[in-house]
Amino acid sequence: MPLTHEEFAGLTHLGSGKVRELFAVGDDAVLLVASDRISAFDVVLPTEIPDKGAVLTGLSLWWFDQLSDLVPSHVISSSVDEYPAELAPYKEQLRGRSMLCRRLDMVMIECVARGYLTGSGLKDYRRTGAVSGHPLPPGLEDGSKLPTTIYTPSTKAPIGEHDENISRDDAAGRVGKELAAELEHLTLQIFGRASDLAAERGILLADTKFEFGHDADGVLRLADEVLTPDSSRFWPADAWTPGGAQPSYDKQFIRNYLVDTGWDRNPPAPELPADIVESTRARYVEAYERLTGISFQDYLSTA
Ligand SMILES: Nc1ncnc(-c2cnn(Cc3cccc(F)c3)c2)c1Cl
Repeated sequence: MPLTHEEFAGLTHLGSGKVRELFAVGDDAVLLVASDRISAFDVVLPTEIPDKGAVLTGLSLWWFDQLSDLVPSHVISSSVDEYPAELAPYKEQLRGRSMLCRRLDMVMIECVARGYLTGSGLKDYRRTGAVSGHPLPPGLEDGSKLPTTIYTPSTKAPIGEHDENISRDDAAGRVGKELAAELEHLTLQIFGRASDLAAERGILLADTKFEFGHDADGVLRLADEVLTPDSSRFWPADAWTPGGAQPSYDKQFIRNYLVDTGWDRNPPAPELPADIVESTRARYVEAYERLTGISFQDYLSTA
């Protein structure tokens, strides 16, 4: 498997996500780079979606700004012309798809908020009638709206593995009661605002995952990517039908195509035809423009 960050060979690589790269910049900053890679059914596909990395970076930046009255973010800059000189050779490869961020002492808890029942939460519910210790009413189905948003922290699993849901008490045991309570409060507050805003624009935010960290002054900051279709489940509101898997706002064309090919779900996944690539790119651009009210071309021209 070729390294997915060869194009940034001179930079200090800290880590890779399925579709993202993390580099160190000096001692006090990191660079998050979002690729155009896309995964489906937990497999990274061989075909890229042009502009996906820029759309997801633009979305994170917009949400950080929208949420800045609730919590400070880790972002220093996203304008490549302001980046440190060592990044200059990579300027065009970074434009629009990268964020220079404060290097934080990351809290080792994935802060997950769920407004709808699906995924691992649905599995928990079917097994126990509850999700991460939150009792729920009987009769809920895949895609049901939850009576109230629930906070379901999890541990950060190594890449390629699924995070493990933990109880709120377990989270408190790991990071301390006070910080655990602050993470829960912030997660629910941010999710509430984001899901209301998205719903007004026809997108249901079913669930999302936040990461936080402390900066050198001990300030807790919202980190990583936020409220993107990769860190969250985005569903088109007009297609919402509890009782089965909901269509993904951004990945449904790809899922349907891959199912139609009869692919056995083992890597490598089939290449995507041009029409699926273009319709998926269009969905990403549409999600960006609907949520932010900013034209994607305008975002690119100011990156
Ligand atoms: N501001 C920060 N300071 C220190 N560490 C991180 C940090 C650690 N892990 N991750 C998630 C991740 C892993 C791989 C590639 C990615 F692009 C992102 C982000 C951050 Cl965001």
